[in-house]
Amino acid sequence: MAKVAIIGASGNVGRYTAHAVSYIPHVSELLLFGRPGREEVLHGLACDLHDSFAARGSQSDVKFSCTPKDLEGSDIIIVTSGVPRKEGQNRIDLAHENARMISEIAAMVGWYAPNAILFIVSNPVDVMTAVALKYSGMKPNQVIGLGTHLDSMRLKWNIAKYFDVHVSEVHTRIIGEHGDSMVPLWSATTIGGISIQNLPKFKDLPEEQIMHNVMNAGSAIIRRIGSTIYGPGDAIATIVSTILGNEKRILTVSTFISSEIHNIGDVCIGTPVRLDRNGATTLTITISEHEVEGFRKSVDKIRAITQEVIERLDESC
Ligand SMILES: NC(=O)c1ccc[n+]([C@@H]2O[C@H](COP(=O)([O-])OP(=O)(O)OC[C@H]3O[C@@H](n4cnc5c(N)ncnc54)[C@H](O)[C@@H]3O)[C@@H](O)[C@H]2O)c1
Ligand SMILES: O=C(O)C[C@H](O)C(=O)O
Repeated sequence: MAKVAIIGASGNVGRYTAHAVSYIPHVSELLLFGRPGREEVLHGLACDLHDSFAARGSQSDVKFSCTPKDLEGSDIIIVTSGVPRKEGQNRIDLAHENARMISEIAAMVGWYAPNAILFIVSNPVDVMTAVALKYSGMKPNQVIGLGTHLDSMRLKWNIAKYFDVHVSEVHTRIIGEHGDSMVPLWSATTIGGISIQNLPKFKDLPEEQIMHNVMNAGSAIIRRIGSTIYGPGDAIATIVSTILGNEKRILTVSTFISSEIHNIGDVCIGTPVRLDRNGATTLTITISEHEVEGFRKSVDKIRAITQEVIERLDESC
């Protein structure tokens, strides 16, 4: 049985994530964590979740805390603290502001729960994953970010709609930045195990329109309701469940790569990894020439921003 902590639990994503994660059978203890001053809100959320457990007949326990020592013994720590983007903003615009917060949270986690898996959601998620890796002092397999997992699910759904098949028949993924330079892997997309290029409807597939929908899904939701909530929460819960269940599924999360994809690396970015109780193991893969070109650009962009953010953090320490 496992203890899962959510730092930033009082926010939109944090609170729905708590609910989604509470359905995972391996989770015996859920800790809602926040900064000092958030006790009342966290207490209220914990009481509400207790009622949810009662309604479901669940035996799980939910606690709340603003005291770092209470993170001890956590198996997974999910971080949803941070400023979300507003309409018209890019995720990268949040980098410097959120990096300070994530560096402090990562140092706290590295101290109190050095054996946990540290799972970053805060944006820009690839840069924040690198900040968390550096300031936690934890090993690369222990630090992951939501990466392009949610984007990959958005693409999968769009493809299933176009081909009119059950969503579970579609296997696809997007790698690279969780942002404008993301790269869809059409070369690794199959329906019912058949390469998408071998299906007659592929010739009319509106690839550009689909990728436009996927890339703008977050901003379209933010414009209408202020933030994305259920999509990220359920995507986070899938990853937590995969890790706690030691399932060894291949999901596309942000993790440190050195040179696994066509010798491109030295960055935290969305790539296919095998997830189990030890965290992430990056896969070495081959992709098409066109995809390599896009991935290289995405990596160069994220590496440059990461370096700038970490240099500024180091200067101010
Ligand atoms: N990677 C993804 O796919 C994805 C999806 C959704 C949201 N996000 C990101 O998650 C973050 C949270 O989004 P949200 O909609 O829940 O925002 P929110 O404003 O509803 O919640 C933010 C949370 O961060 C906490 N917080 C704010 N400032 C803090 C500080 N200085 N120290 C510690 N905690 C602080 C708040 O108390 C709150 O719990 C944002 O950065 C957003 O962009 C990422
Ligand atoms: O788009 C955002 O800013 C939130 C999140 O990254 C998302 O893709 O839903």
